[in-house]
Amino acid sequence: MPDASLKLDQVSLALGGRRILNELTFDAAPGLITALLGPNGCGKTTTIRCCTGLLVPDSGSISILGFAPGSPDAAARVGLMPQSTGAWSGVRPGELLRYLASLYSHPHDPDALAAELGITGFAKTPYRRLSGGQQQLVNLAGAIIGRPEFVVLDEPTAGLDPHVRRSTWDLIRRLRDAGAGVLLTTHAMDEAEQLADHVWLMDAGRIVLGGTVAELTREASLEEVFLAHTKRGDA
Ligand SMILES: Nc1ncnc2c1ncn2[C@@H]1O[C@H](COP(=O)(O)OP(=O)(O)OP(=O)(O)O)[C@@H](O)[C@H]1O
Repeated sequence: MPDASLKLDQVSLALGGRRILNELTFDAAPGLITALLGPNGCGKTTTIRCCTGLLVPDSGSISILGFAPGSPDAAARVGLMPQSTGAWSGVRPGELLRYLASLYSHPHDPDALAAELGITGFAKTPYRRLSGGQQQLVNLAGAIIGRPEFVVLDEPTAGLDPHVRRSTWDLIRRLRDAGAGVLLTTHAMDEAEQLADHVWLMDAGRIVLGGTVAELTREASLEEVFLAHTKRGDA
């Protein structure tokens, strides 16, 4: 396996007096799609926030493309698709993508990317008036417009119809095939099976299992493996 693009070592973090990440250790390689799976509330989004510098762990270390999360060197090379982005409410997707493109040295052409992702038809509609799925596509475009070397996608296809979901899968595979590392979270086991080169299963802030889909599903489906190794988020 190539050297890791993303490395978390013994990362712990408490929020609101509760330990959310508990000596979390895993990695993700360039040119591979890595899926982080786990029950609601197990800490996936918190992990992503730590990997992109939005939260700082209490202990442990994280390196992304050899840089500290959130540092200027990392920010220029890492794309993030968050679950929701309230901050963009009045902005029109076309303007947003042109603005984001202006922040990078070799961005995708905003109009071409909008056309590829099926955004052109609503490029002039304020973000807050878009449907949930349309907002997802704009979030995805924002994550990749700067041609990132590593992309972090938090539930990239949640709420997307099967057509758009399939084309999003194709896009994610193309990012991988172009050499980018991809870390994504999903609750859709079929998505992890279809897309992921490597799966990490997380429960209560720590990794409980990892491997390729083939390795994890030798004796049971991925969903059965998930159910056997994790507890309900509210349990
Ligand atoms: N700012 C915060 N203060 C206190 N607790 C928080 C904060 N942010 C998140 N949490 C808690 O941390 C836990 C993990 O949340 P997180 O969003 O990382 O879970 P998740 O695995 O992404 O869940 P889901 O699959 O439902 O999106 C939850 O119990 C959540 O309530």
